[in-house]
Amino acid sequence: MKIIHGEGFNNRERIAFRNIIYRNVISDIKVLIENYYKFHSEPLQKQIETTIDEVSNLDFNIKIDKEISEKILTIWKNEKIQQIFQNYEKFNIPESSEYFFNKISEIDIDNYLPSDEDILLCRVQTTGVNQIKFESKGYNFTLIDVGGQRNERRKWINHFENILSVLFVTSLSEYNQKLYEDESINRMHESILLFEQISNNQYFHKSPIILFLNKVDLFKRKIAKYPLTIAFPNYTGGNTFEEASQYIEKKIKKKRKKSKSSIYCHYTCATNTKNVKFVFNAIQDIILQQILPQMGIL
Ligand SMILES: Nc1nc2c(ncn2[C@@H]2O[C@H](COP(=O)(O)OP(=O)(O)OP(=O)(O)O)[C@@H](O)[C@H]2O)c(=O)[nH]1
Ligand SMILES: [Mg+2]
Repeated sequence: MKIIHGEGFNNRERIAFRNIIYRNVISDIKVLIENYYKFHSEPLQKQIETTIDEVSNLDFNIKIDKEISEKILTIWKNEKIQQIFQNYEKFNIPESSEYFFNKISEIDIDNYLPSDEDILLCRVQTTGVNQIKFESKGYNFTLIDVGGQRNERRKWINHFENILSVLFVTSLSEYNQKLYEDESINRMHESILLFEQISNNQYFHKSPIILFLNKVDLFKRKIAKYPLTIAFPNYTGGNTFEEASQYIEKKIKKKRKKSKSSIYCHYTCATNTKNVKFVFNAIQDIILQQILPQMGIL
């Protein structure tokens, strides 16, 4: 929202993101190492054992300089670590880690300032509730962003009153992933259940819901490799983007009981600013031309 409706990020904010990116990279390389040793008792490679020890002991809050980046890169390029990364879904390793490892030689320079793309791809879990106010087409909007993880959801209820529309963002590409909070639960099953609860909640009886099926880019790549039956054993359609995404869309939408207000669905790639701009314009049009008049507000 800051990129498409605000004044963008200033240098102070970019520096704050730089520290988050350092932390992300250090955490991701440690998770890769830990997962390697969970499944293998033999050393990764004798010559790099010292490097592994050093990286494993790195503090999360340090700056990544040339010396550290070279160590991280040696481990990242290791064939066995690459094999662990190929199964990143299994180990809850964020997909964006690859992007940062591959550009680590830009991150380790003294005056590195994250680009908009870096900021969009870095990971900051939402805790609490963030309100984002912006003005568009002559109207003032307030967007309330809540955290999706289980322990965050009890905070949502305080913000259910006076909501014009619910924006429900879910990932298409999570069908072969397990919850971070509970590794026995498929993420997509959890999201569908959550959609059922939210969309039928008494507070949103009359609220239209805008459903974002996000991470289209990752889903397109993934569906060619992993069949949708991983999440839905009864699925008999093809493993193409069109068929599989339509199936997921229908499966989610039908959870909202009939006679409730509409569901508007958008396929998105949240890291693509152009796509987000386009979708947000479409949503504002829906809100202004359909939702407000239906509610008797315009
Ligand atoms: N490739 C790709 N990555 C995405 C997309 N949308 C989000 N991400 C990445 O997914 C990660 C998590 O994104 P967030 O926006 O923090 O997710 P969230 O749903 O707000 O998570 P919580 O705050 O915990 O509820 C980040 O690293 C993002 O860059 C997308 O469409 N494509
Ligand atoms: Mg968030």
